[in-house]
Amino acid sequence: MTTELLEGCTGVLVLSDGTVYQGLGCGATGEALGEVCFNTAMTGYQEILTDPSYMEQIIAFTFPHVGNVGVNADDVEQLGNDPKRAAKGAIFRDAPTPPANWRSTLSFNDWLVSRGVVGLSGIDTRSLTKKIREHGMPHGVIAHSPSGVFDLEALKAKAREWKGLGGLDLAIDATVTQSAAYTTDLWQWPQGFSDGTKKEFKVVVIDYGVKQNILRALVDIGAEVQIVPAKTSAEDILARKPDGVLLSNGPGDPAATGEYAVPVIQKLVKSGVPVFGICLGHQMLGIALGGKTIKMSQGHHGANHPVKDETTGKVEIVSMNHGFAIDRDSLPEGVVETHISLFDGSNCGIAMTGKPVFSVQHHPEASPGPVDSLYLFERFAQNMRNAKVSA
Ligand SMILES: NC(=O)CC[C@H](N)C(=O)O
Repeated sequence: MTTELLEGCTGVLVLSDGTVYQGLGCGATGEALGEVCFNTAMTGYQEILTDPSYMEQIIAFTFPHVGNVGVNADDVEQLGNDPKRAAKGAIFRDAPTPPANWRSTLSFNDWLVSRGVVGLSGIDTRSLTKKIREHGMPHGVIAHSPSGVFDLEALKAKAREWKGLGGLDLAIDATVTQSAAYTTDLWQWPQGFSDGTKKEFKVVVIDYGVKQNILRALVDIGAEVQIVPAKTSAEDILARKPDGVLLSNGPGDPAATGEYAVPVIQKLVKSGVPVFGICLGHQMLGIALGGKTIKMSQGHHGANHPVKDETTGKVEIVSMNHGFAIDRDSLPEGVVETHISLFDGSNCGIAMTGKPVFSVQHHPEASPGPVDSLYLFERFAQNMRNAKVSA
């Protein structure tokens, strides 16, 4: 062990290439190891940090002032609020600011401490972002030590030795262990959350690490929602007589998750039940239909990404969080590309011709971000209505 005292520094980010950023620790003390990505959203830090899709990742926020609206019980995206099933660490330009908002019940920094999330502030997040854009998402460790004593060599070794997200199935750790009903509708001014009242469809959600706003958006279109664990069989799902099945978002490598998810999805597609996939669910639907996924270099993480719906020609501004993508060239006949990213041309949506089966890479449920893509839940509702009529 070769520890050293770094003057005026209580937090560091150490990357696998040996780069060291010195700053000030915030949130919990200790270490966090993971893939470092940047997120360009200007609001919604609590939703971002509680999105299970960020498991094993450290998020660098490009927006410099984070913490202004504190935290509250409503803006938690994960089911169950287990800190281990969400982002591992967070990096900020400025130290988390004190809360000034009527919805706040706790300061952002105290919340990070209570969840054991290690934070780092006071580093040049622009240079880190540029580095990620040029070289891809590195493996890194944040260490927060109020004494200012760090073992940089040991931290470099940890970052270098970590195997990364490729080939890692994390949905299995993020999923619920038992089926459950979900009844909460979308948040509305001024009453906040309330239970849904319309009951037009039965929707089974296969949970790979679902965000609650997906469930709420389903309740809002009139769905009675049943959440089932990731390894639930197609027979069990179909025995519930669903009008539609939603494949959720989630963490990790879709190819690794696909091993158990793909045969289930293939049977569901064959049964004719309408299917809607979001993010990890989109990637796994792609694999189930014969396509392949690739690891992206910098990925997409933000709430301001332009995506074009090729079926209508309209552009929507969307919420994004992914580091893998469907390789469009691998899509077989009978599967069309419906959406593309206007940032880098990558695939953002697919559909089967002549079947009520489609999926998108972005997050139509927003939370955080714009609600331009909520229409996709209506598209799913319409598919379920049509299937009911022809049944
Ligand atoms: N939000 C998600 O579902 C992310 C999917 C997958 N883990 C990825 O990073 O691409």
